[in-house]
Amino acid sequence: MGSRLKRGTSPRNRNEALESVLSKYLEAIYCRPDSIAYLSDLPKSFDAMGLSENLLKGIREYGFVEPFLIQRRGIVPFCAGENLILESTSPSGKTVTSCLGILQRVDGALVQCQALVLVPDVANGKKIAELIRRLGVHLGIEVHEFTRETVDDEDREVLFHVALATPDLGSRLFRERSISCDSIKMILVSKGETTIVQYVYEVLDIFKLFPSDVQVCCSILNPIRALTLKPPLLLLDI
Ligand SMILES: Nc1ncnc2c1ncn2[C@@H]1O[C@H](COP(=O)(O)OP(=O)(O)OP(=O)(O)O)[C@@H](O)[C@H]1O
Repeated sequence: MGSRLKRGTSPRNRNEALESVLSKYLEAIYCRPDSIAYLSDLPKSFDAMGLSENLLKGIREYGFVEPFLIQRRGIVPFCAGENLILESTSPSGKTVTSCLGILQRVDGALVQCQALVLVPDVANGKKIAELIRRLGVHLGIEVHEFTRETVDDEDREVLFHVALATPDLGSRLFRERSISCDSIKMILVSKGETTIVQYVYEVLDIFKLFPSDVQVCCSILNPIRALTLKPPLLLLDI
């Protein structure tokens, strides 16, 4: 793992430091560039993606008829455990891509936190939590948003498969063992907005708590793409 960034350095130096950390970190994650499918090979419908019947039912009830292009490109590799960076103009279906991937990969019978969704703010977390709940309505998958600075009894009692938190709060919850990392097999990084460098910094702190084979899906592409010297992850650029 690369060296840590120093807080308080100037933005230019911070960007350079971030570039060095990210390129080292991302190189440590496997890459399957050969799995990028050409447009003609892409599934044309949600039904052709190998998703479970109960998930397909949730997709239909939500009102989605056909997948957007980024979903045609991204959902199958996500379900195969690939690391993904989703890049596109907004809004184009990135969040739905990763939420469907999470819902397909989470094992509903194992009531432990299996997916972590990092969000830039509480409002974004609520939106994504609601999306996962609605799409996964027939899967019995529990979603919990951590929004408080300290975990209270309500948080301790609840059992969930998917956790959402801002990275700074998430980091503290893991270090305090309020959430266990043990069963988490995927991390979704929802895109940040204005505080992007700080957000990426905080996301990297979380990554360091996990083994390098945890699946990562990011939709915060601009900084990562610019900073990644070699694209080591499957890059979905629509
Ligand atoms: N296949 C689909 N069919 C119809 N509507 C869809 C489909 N996929 C996503 N949408 C809708 O399009 C909008 C954008 O989707 P989503 O939030 O996944 O995009 P995004 O690229 O993550 O957007 P942003 O970058 O603004 O967060 C949402 O209202 C979502 O419900």
